[in-house]
Amino acid sequence: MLIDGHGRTVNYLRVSVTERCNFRCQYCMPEKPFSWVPKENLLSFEELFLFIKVAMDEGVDKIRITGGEPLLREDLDSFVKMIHDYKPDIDLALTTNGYLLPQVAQKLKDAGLKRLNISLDSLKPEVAHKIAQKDVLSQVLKGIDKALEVGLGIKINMVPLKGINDEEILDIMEYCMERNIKVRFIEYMENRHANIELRGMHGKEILSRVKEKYTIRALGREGASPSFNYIIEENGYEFGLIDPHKHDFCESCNRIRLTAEGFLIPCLYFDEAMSIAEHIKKGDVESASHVLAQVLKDKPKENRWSEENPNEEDISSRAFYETGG
Ligand SMILES: Nc1nc2c(ncn2[C@@H]2O[C@H](COP(=O)(O)OP(=O)(O)OP(=O)(O)O)[C@@H](O)[C@H]2O)c(=O)[nH]1
Ligand SMILES: C[S@@+](CC[C@H](N)C(=O)[O-])C[C@H]1O[C@@H](n2cnc3c(N)ncnc32)[C@H](O)[C@@H]1O
Ligand code: SF4
Ligand code: SF4
Repeated sequence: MLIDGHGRTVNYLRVSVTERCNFRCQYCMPEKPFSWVPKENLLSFEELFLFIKVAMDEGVDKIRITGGEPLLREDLDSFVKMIHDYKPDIDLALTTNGYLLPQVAQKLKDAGLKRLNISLDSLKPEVAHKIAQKDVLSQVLKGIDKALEVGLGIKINMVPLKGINDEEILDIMEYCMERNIKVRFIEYMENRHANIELRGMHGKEILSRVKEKYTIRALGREGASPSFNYIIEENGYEFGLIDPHKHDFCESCNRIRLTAEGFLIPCLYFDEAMSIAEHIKKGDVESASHVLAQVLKDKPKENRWSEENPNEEDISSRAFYETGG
């Protein structure tokens, strides 16, 4: 079992398979980074899997593939299959912007993927375009339909932004309600890579928008998930709120992150990371395990996103597209 320096059990590994993306979401990667990680520095699926096996043997039973945009990595289904075949019962999920799903959803399902979390910030083509800086909506909606058709479990993630998509909270919720999909509203997490003009909505403001039309009741957190769940009294629909500006979900943090370059990242907020790339490239899993032990020992207690108006020092310098969120 993997236990961190604060006594928390770590059973969730988020694996970012690429930092590249076909969108330029203003809250994540508004411009192409000055330089991409050169392709030769990326770990192959076989190399990533060497480490993943160690983690699974130590008790990791939930793996999420993410990015950048994970569907940009060629033959992703072969990677899904490696993980699935090693432990078919594992909670194996992927987070995507959905754009390439029409082409790959069936292959991913056949390879053993169970669940997808898809980002959907607007149902208006021009607003979706403004956020992603590309005309994406119709393709993303086709992707959601395809994923439903092939029988993958789906959740939708929306980041409400003041003056941009904040009027669409109920529309997105009702789109999900009609399809029996859970939506999670995510507080915008301030970071230095985002467009500095963005202002996120506080969890309370998001809930007020829902309360304009529905009566809601708090259900609580689902295990170690960052999502706090609510139920709509009128029809029993459940949705979630991811509110990192409160730090209570850090108390039960159960996750670490592995990047495509082989960095182990102990916390989404902080820059600290340790590389296992050299060890993994030599097939030295024992040394990689030592690095993992060190990362767990040093895992921070909580993030520093502030509940008040963010000061300079409350803004994370870690890029979401590198860590995979
Ligand atoms: N602050 C913080 N945010 C997180 C963490 N993990 C995920 N998130 C954010 O929560 C949002 C949703 O993450 P997902 O990739 O859908 O994964 P998840 O919430 O773990 O998914 P489930 O397994 O379906 O609960 C993203 O915006 C993430 O950045 C975390 O450890 N800390
Ligand atoms: C970094 S993306 C990677 C996977 C995929 N490209 C996608 O967009 O779903 C993972 C999640 O992080 C969220 N995210 C990115 N930047 C964020 C920010 N600054 N604040 C809150 N959530 C953010 C996205 O909305 C997405 O749900
Ligand atoms: S949130 Fe996802 S889709 Fe948007 S730029 Fe970041 S990695 Fe790409
Ligand atoms: S912000 Fe850091 S400590 Fe908190 S839940 Fe996320 S990874 Fe864990």
